[in-house]
Amino acid sequence: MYGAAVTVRYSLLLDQFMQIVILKDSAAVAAYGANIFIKQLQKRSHSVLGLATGSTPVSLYQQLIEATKAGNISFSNATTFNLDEYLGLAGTHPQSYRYFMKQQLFDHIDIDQTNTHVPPGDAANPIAACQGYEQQIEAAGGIDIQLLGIGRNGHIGFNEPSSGLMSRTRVKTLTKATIDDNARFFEADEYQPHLSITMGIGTIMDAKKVVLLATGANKAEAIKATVEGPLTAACPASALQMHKDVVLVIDEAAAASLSDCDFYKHIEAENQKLMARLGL
Ligand SMILES: N[C@@H]1[C@@H](O)[C@H](O)[C@@H](COP(=O)(O)O)O[C@@H]1O
Repeated sequence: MYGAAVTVRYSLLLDQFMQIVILKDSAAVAAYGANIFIKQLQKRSHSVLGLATGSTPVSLYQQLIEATKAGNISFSNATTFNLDEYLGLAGTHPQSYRYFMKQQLFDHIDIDQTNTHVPPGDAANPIAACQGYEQQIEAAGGIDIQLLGIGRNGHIGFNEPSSGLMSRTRVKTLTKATIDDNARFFEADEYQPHLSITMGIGTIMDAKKVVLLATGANKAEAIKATVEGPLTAACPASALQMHKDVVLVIDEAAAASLSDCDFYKHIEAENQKLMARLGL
């Protein structure tokens, strides 16, 4: 159906489409995503990596740990910035995202933990802390690759629907849907914060490359809105349609609501052929 058209073959590299990679399952998604980060660190050991929490990136982190232990990559020169943190939780709190990152990645790799940054949930002045976080990112030279998950309502980081599409790091109120989704990480009688500090959508858009992972049927509507919906603050991830270098790595279940899956798969297959031919 798409066979002959040279314009289609070169479409991705020339027109900088949102790259959509649809894979069989969550294991394939994690492996594909991990490979992007492994290549980045091999190319540039001083990379500045934007990291994410949630359940989706956990197996990607596992693969980065394995690659470090195998000596294939090193984080010794790397710097990291996490997307977000619960406001009111210190980094030592077991439900904080700093704690999560230590458990899932930082404590198992050769990174200098003074080069890992997570917004300070216990800051005495959160507004000043948000400005400080932006300044730290800038001082590090900006983020080379930003990893993202996505919420069921299309949020990225903690940029909930109605977030400004140009927003910077700031305090955000969480929606009931996000509080309910994340309740699974908290004990029944445990305090669950309703506020966060999150990089803004503008902050995320400044990353040189963005890699968004999504798996499972409960992400299908958010992925449809991200890819095929209008550019709207009602789906914060739709802002990625404006990014110059973004790849969505999703499994079949998360892709299930897309109306043009075959076309996206075709573009990706052609893109892979082109990259192989160019030795990229
Ligand atoms: N702030 C995080 C997001 O960064 C993450 O993308 C989302 C989805 O999490 P999961 O991957 O567990 O579905 O959860 C939280 O709200």
